[in-house]
Amino acid sequence: MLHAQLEPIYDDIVQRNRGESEFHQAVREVLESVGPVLVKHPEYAEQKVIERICEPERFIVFRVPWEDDRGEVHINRGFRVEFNSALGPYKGGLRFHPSVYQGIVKFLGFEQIFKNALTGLPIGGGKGGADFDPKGRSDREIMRFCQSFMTELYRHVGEHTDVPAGDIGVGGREIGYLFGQYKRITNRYESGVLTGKHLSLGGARVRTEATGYGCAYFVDEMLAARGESFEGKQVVVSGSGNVAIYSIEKVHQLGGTVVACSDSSGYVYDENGIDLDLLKQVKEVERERIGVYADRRGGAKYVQDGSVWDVPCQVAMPSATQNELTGDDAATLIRNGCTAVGEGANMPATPQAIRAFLDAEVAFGPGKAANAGGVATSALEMQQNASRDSWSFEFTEQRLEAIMKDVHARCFATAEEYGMPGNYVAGANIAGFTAVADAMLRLGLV
Ligand SMILES: NC(=O)C1=CN([C@@H]2O[C@H](COP(=O)(O)OP(=O)(O)OC[C@H]3O[C@@H](n4cnc5c(N)ncnc54)[C@H](OP(=O)(O)O)[C@@H]3O)[C@@H](O)[C@H]2O)C=CC1
Ligand SMILES: O=C(O)CCC(=O)C(=O)O
Repeated sequence: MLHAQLEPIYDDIVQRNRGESEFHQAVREVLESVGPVLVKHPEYAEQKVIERICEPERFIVFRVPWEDDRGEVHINRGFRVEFNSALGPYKGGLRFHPSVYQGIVKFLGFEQIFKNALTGLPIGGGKGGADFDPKGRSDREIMRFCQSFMTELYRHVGEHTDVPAGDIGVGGREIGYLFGQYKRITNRYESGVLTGKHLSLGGARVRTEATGYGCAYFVDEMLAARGESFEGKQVVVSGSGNVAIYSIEKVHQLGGTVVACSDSSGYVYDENGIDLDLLKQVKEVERERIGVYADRRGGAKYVQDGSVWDVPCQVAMPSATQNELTGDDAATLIRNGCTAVGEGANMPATPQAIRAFLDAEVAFGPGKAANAGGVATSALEMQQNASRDSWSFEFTEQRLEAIMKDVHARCFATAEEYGMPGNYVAGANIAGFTAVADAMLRLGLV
């Protein structure tokens, strides 16, 4: 439910951003949480902080022409939303996926504002991408696309301005090509302009693993708050990309067993636990479909139709894409004994699913808290770039773990403070919102 004061503001946002359903959804979730904050802090309403925070500082849309291996010309659309820079330079990933349009870019950029604030690090919120489909494209095609994309984007980014990174369809390979083109156009070796770089290009150890590891740490904290742990638990992770793979790795290290994971073609069920070396070979090296995992692993089953959420588990970690876990899926998970959910992806659970989890007192870690480890480690990469330093894996992972414990503690304490103990959605939204709102007020009318 929206606080009465927020109804007209939300209606106006829907009118001004027509057809952008994912953005409406992300805004509504935050506004539903911040009603009690407005009662405590009337200055936010007086200074129209909500209206300002929901309007991007800047939204860039551009043409991306490129040529495939046969010489055919293609035109894609590129985006970058520079949503909020109250706490630091805009920071957030780039997504290359055919579904990308401004509603998706804006929902992701909006979420990023509060996620980045929760890390306690000096980063504002931004996001970008293109409606480019990298599937089936050769390495040279990917390179040409990235070069064309950066030929426009370079005007808008910089280590003190806006620092993109990866997201769906953008990993270390793409970041390398984007950085190469930036360096070539500007004639500057400005490592801090992008994060998620290869180590040899000024990248940080643990950035590849950070989102998945961080999500597992966050779930571990939620379990610990209830006197439990991963030990002996069956876990289902959706997706089999960067976030999913490293969530699986850390869950296994923490004593859980991941029995299923997926991609957009189906899911695999492996009752002995996912073989991570094989999964990495299939997904990271060969860039193959998930069915290939089951072809090579005795005892594993590939299911093309159906939902990965039908697999019984005590912990679920949706790590693929937005709105992939519906109200019906949540009901199935709860019925099967699931007691904890950590969102590795951004907004993977629908509002109906979130409601069902909260009503059933499932420990539910929303993406802006649970998957904050990726962007936090990006901020650590920026620190290393600024000081021309390179930290060890062990030290960087310790920092990541400490940050995730701190994000958990902040969400937990804020939910208690506002009379909603155990509600991490409210805790994350309120703690993230107040940090950004206070900074905006201190900056004057911006
Ligand atoms: N990378 C990062 O550091 C961070 C990522 N995130 C979020 O985590 C999620 C996953 O990102 P990441 O792992 O980096 O991306 P990847 O591109 O590495 O992997 C994405 C995975 O999700 C699957 N997927 C994507 N779209 C769909 C879809 N429409 N239906 C079913 N499956 C789908 C992909 O399957 P297929 O290959 O078949 O498309 C793939 O297995 C996203 O929501 C992203 O925003 C959040 C924080 C940080
Ligand atoms: O590391 C980053 O800057 C981006 C991470 C990201 O896109 C996200 O948190 O969703």
